Amino acid sequence: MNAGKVFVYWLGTEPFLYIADADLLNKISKEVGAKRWGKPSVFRNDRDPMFGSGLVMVEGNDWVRHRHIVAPAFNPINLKALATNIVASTNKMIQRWIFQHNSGNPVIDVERDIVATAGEIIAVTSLGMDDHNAATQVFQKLRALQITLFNTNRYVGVPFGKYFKFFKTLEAKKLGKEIDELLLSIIQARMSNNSSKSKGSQQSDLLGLLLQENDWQKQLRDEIQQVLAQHKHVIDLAMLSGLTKMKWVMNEALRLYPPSPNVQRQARDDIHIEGLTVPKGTNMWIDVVGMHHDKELWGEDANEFKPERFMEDVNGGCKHKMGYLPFGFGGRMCVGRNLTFMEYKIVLTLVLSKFSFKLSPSYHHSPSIMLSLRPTHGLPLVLQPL
Ligand code: HEM
Repeated sequence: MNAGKVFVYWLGTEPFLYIADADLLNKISKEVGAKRWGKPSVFRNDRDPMFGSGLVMVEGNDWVRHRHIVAPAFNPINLKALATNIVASTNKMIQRWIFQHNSGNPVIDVERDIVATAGEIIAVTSLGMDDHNAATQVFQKLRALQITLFNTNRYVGVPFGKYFKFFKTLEAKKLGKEIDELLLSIIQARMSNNSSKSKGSQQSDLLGLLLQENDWQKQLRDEIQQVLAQHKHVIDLAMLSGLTKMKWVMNEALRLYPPSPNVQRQARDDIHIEGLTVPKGTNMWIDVVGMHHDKELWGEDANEFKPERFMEDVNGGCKHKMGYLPFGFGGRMCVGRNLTFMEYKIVLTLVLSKFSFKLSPSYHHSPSIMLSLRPTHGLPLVLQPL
């Protein structure tokens, strides 16, 4: 069934405007400034254990204040300092993989390990933790919380729905509390005063899947060797910015499998566009996956992995600038996007320098949306040390 690119649907008693039309989104975005956007109240309770009242969920003047505090943490000077920590955590992961390979098990669940390492990186960089086990514990709980929240989603908007999912809600709240307690004990141990839960890094784990489809793995390895040699084998921001093909590959992976598969907003006032009114309170479900695979925007090869789309155009040749939104849009665009690219590049540089890989026969292709888009059964790869 094709319902079109714009339609209204209901979750219980809550109206949602589905949007996969880049032009309409552009018009709406011009009407509503970042400070005037709402985040759907209907998700607020469900997502509270995960996001609390951090930057992702706040609105109005609170959002302006939070954003001013958080954004500077992601400036190039801070990122430069973080690069060293990311290289160290990734090298530790690679040592574990080599150990596992040498113990006769060459199949690694890359999804699980990369998520744990991304967690460790955030734990080390934002909380000063240097204990892999503690970081893993926090991120295992965050993953459990993600699955629990996903399971409760089906009752969103249903009056008294929270009573139907009473035990799941309790479970989510309990997990949220445990994570807070774990973080608090670490923070207290370090005498730090930063107590906000940060959104976990959502590397496109499915990138590994794409890289073994063709000769891109080899092309990237050649580029890495060349750029590393030019930079005396030091991995820093200057070296990473030379990895041009890697940037195309990352952009293309984010297009085909956007880790944030949709963006959700709510109208805090009536929105008027060309004689039409989107009434105050309307929730908006912006379908990023839909737009990223739209043949009218990308051409007939929309579903193919073609990193060269990004060779000459940062929007990958998309016919509309609002058709490519892996990090959202407008003033509320993701603050972590530069950190994400840096992490991706460091992990790929180190992994591709040490290993070649192919998909394990045990891989079962089943990407699913659990808040973020993930390979449901992990991503087992067979590694071959170079
Ligand atoms: C592949 C990785 C990531 C993707 C695809 C992603 C995607 C997104 C998207 C789609 C939004 C919503 C934007 C909107 O409403 O228009 C967002 C917001 C946000 N992201 Fe990310 N993100 C990623 C990584 C990160 C990381 C690593 C951090 C921080 C460590 C982060 C922190 C945030 C924050 C704080 C917001 C809220 C910004 C605001 O409302 O002002 N993200 N992200």
